[in-house]
Amino acid sequence: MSLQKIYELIDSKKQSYIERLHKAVSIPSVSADASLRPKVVEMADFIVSEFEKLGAKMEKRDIGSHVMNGVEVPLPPIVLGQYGNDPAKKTVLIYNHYDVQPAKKSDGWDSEPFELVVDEKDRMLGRGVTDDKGPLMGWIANLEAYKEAGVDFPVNLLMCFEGMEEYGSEGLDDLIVAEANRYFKKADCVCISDTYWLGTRKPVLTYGLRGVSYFNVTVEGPSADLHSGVFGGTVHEPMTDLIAVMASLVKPDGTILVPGIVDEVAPLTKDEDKLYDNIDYSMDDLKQAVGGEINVYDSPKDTLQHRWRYPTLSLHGIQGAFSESGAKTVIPAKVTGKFSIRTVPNMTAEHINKCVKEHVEKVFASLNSKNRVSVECLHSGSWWISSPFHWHYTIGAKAVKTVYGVEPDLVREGGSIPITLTFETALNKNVLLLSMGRGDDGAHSINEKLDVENYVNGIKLFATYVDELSKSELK
Ligand SMILES: NCC(=O)N[C@@H](Cc1c[nH]cn1)C(=O)O
Ligand SMILES: [Zn+2]
Ligand SMILES: [Zn+2]
Repeated sequence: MSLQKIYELIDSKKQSYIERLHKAVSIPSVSADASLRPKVVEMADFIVSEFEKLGAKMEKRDIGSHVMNGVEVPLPPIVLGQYGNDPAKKTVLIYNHYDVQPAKKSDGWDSEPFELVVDEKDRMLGRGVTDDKGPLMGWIANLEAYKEAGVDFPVNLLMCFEGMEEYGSEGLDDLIVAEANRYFKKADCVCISDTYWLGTRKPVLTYGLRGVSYFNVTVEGPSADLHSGVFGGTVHEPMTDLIAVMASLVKPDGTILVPGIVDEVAPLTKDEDKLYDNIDYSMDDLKQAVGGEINVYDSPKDTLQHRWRYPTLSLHGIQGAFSESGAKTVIPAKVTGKFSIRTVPNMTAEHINKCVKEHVEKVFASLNSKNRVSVECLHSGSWWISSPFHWHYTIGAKAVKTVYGVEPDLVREGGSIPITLTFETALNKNVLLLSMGRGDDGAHSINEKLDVENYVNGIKLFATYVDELSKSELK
């Protein structure tokens, strides 16, 4: 009965939840841009103030500074919070991130990325709406809904929100390990809402993530950019060398060419292969999500296995290269190629680093170039896999069934939330990944969106999840 009352309240407050998300989106908390670091801190303050209005005890933990493009920059704080401390209640630790990926209207957005708009299809558009400000605002709305409905919040809540997830979660590992037996001691389980449905129709519970190792390869030679008419063909050009190195990493069909990378990949067993037979996913879902028929594999099974359980290598960009419109005839003096490898069981960061370094140096040596090359791993986060048969997943599935009327699909995700494994190992507690958005939300892309329907149902899902958790025997 009380859940029904909360659902009705959530429906009636929809507009105010959109307005709160609007405020959050308008703060460009881009962790990868040092000049926007004050905005990331402003976003932390916004979260603290919203939770404090509801009576939560919040604090900001300073975790020092880091060096970005040669400059020392303060890291944004980790926001910790506590809502309720009743020994008779279960305690869940929730994690979200309040930083976002970079976005510019000129990237191809139809609207200003840092101004939320609701379109004619009732979709909210703006950077971070689905990754991860919508889910974070969803937790605020959940607390508020219980309070306004006059229903006692059924569990104690511990909170951990970071502002560096999109840049490798710098500084968070150490804090989690240090606080595992202090601030986080009472947590019975961990819930992370930073994943998406596989498609657009069916909710999911996610029990696996890939890891990520991100690399910079820099080639430099001349002391300054050169005129290609004067020096072209008479000097070794950094860009030509870099393109040769980048082209040696991966084939157009996605095959990784770095020797040794796949050596540690766990073999696919027959039982694991069977798990892919009944997943509700079609080639049309892929086509819709990417906006074109550009599939490498012809079956959903191969597509999902290469998204979830095989490593992939993606090329992201070249810093220092000419990239404006027009026709500048320049030979860039120093260029940095960026690529990342998504990792899977049982790959290790040490082995990947070694393979990449050896390969890049060997390829570069074969070019007989007089330029210089260097390879750097910017960050690496581990893959994570859990059991979808744990009691925590059972209550998650019950909550999904109550809100959506269907059993969730049990899925893995190709993306990474590096801190998931740290929570699991440091706290020795189960982690559930509870998704709010859909597979076509376009996280990290242009026109990132979150359907209003998913936002509202996501808030109901969080409300139902804490209710289920309060009734659980934790086994
Ligand atoms: N929603 C999770 C997510 O987007 N994670 C990022 C993490 C990351 C790692 N390096 C940069 N970002 C991802 O790309 O998977
Ligand atoms: Zn992201
Ligand atoms: Zn995210």
